[in-house]
Amino acid sequence: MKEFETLLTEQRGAVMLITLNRPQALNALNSTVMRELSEALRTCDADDGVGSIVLAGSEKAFAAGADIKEMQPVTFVDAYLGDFLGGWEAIAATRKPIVAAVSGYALGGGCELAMICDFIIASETAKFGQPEITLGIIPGMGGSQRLTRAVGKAKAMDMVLTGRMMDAAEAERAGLVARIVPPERLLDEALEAAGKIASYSRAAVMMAKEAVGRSDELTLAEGLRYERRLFHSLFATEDQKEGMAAFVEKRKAQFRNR
Ligand SMILES: CC(C)=CC(=O)SCCNC(=O)CCNC(=O)[C@H](O)C(C)(C)COP(=O)(O)OP(=O)(O)OC[C@H]1O[C@@H](n2cnc3c(N)ncnc32)[C@H](O)[C@@H]1OP(=O)(O)O
Repeated sequence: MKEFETLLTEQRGAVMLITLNRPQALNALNSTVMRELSEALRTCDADDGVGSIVLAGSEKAFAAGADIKEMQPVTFVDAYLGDFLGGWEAIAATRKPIVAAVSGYALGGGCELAMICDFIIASETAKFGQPEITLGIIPGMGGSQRLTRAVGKAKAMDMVLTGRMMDAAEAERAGLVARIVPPERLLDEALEAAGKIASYSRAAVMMAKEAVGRSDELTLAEGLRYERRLFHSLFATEDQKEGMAAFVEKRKAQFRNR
């Protein structure tokens, strides 16, 4: 992976660890972060040696939101013609699973970026919020939609309209966060989860991500049909034969991503 200005990347086995690295601005998400993260994730998708991704920030901030200093001079015409923040949807199109490791602030675009990931492992110190209303705007990277799907309308309205933060415990109870761990365990826990994902059949993992992801968009009947078609197709893989043979033979499966 090439060197980036705003990201650190490090491959750990089949897991790519991507760390947001703008400590002076609490990892505020500017256009360079968006461009570089998009490139890094595209590279991961194209690399057979990468099975999953961990996205982390710093101890104090996963990301404190879109970069307010960059946004301040933007006009409506700039925003509309340039599809301002539209690039984050390309990041959501990443096909390999992404685990967000969230410590400290995940606010505005930071919360939205964590929700673009497939699931969130949070440190006990994590704080989630959509404070855009305090700046005279609303969420623009998916917060009104993904947060509502994750925590329900009541809590999403509360957070989006008042700008209040949720701590890690509330976020876990509400369904925003998959697991909470002590701060010193955060990275190891996220890397272990991502390592386990990367050890499974690549096709099964990517189809699992795709199927769960579609549940936001499809009716139940459409989603069930979609899942069944993907499920059927996995019986064409060598990995399905290997996975089931290994179970019957009481040994560990050796998936070859075939
Ligand atoms: C996606 C869309 C559509 C919108 C958004 O995301 S809008 C942004 C939403 N986020 C926020 O409103 C949070 C803004 N930040 C804060 O409220 C505070 O920084 C804090 C509560 C997260 C932390 O406060 P603390 O006192 O501990 O730290 P600061 O001195 O305030 O920050 C340190 C340093 O980082 C700069 N910073 C922080 N957040 C941003 C940001 N979102 N954009 C640009 N810069 C940010 C902050 O200005 C300061 O730098 P300077 O000392 O150079 O001013």
